[in-house]
Amino acid sequence: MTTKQFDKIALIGIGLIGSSLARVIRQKGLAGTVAIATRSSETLERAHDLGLGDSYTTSSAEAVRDADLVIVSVPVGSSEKVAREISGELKEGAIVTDVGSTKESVVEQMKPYIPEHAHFIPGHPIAGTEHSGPDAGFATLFEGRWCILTPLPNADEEALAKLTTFWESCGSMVDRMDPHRHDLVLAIVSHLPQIIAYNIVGTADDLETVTESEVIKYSASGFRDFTRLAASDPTMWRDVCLHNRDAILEMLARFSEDLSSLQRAIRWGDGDKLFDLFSHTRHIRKSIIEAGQDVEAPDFGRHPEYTPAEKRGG
Ligand SMILES: NC(=O)C1=CN([C@@H]2O[C@H](COP(=O)(O)OP(=O)(O)OC[C@H]3O[C@@H](n4cnc5c(N)ncnc54)[C@H](O)[C@@H]3O)[C@@H](O)[C@H]2O)C=CC1
Ligand SMILES: O=C(O)C(=O)Cc1ccc(O)cc1
Repeated sequence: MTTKQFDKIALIGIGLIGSSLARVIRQKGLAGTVAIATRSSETLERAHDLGLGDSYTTSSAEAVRDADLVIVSVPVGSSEKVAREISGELKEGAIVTDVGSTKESVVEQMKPYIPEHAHFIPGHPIAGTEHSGPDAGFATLFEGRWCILTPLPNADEEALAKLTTFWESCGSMVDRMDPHRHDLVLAIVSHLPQIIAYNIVGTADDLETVTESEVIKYSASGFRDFTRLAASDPTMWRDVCLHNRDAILEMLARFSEDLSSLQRAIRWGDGDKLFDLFSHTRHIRKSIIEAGQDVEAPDFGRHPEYTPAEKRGG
């Protein structure tokens, strides 16, 4: 059971994440009214047809007027533009947050435009799928998933507590982290796997002897998992790569070194080395599962609202 937490919530961007928020806010009655703003009128019309909010506009400034909570859910490269647009319209005490996959860059882009009288608390729900747009969202997306808040020094504790309660009501577990640390951690656990997926699917496609039909016909679950990730939104991931550049390059360098070492072990028939590494990594997964962490990333098979790409014909 949950109750109203904010009189008015403004959602800027109504794609996978924004529309999932709209659905859970409505389902749990977390807001008096929900104002929706997005850039394109087609997306706005679709959000209207889906009944995701109470008011609809292509003007972010208009949507945030009188809002107690503003959630920016746009590709990270558009953060500054949105912050500029809403800057002059934020009411006294408004909480402004975001859901972007990178945090240092979002802070740099948005902080200068959020007035002193509002509370800026960046955030990142570690929950998503390969789909995008307002049709892709679902109310249970955040259930049992972490949401990382990266408050700035001297953040208002009351605002932080309110935002924490909000995410908990959406079903998430909330953690706090420094933006720099967030970007390093996410570079290895999220951004690198995504880049590897883009790369391996591209490599398979480039091989002349492996035609597309053979790739599909013989793809085992490992390759299929990569194709799922590689089907993700190109704008979103272009922006992640450009806006977490240093951490991603650092992790890619380490990854390449380790890959070279693995390559050498295979070349020289070093079975012991291979066996040791594979045993170690198997142990890591076992211990994560024993610690009660769901490492199926993300296992939406258990969500009745989620339709896998294969079934959608996607
Ligand atoms: N897709 C995923 O699995 C996850 C994404 N994120 C982050 O959430 C954010 C949103 O991602 P999705 O919802 O997946 O993307 P999406 O592509 O489904 O939706 C993005 C929305 O932003 C709108 N938009 C773009 N530029 C805008 C602007 N300048 N002003 C107003 N609206 C604008 C688009 O019209 C669209 O409605 C991104 O920053 C992404 O890094 C975070 C966790 C998971
Ligand atoms: O679809 C997947 O496997 C994801 O990992 C979703 C995802 C994408 C980006 C994020 O910042 C957080 C979660």
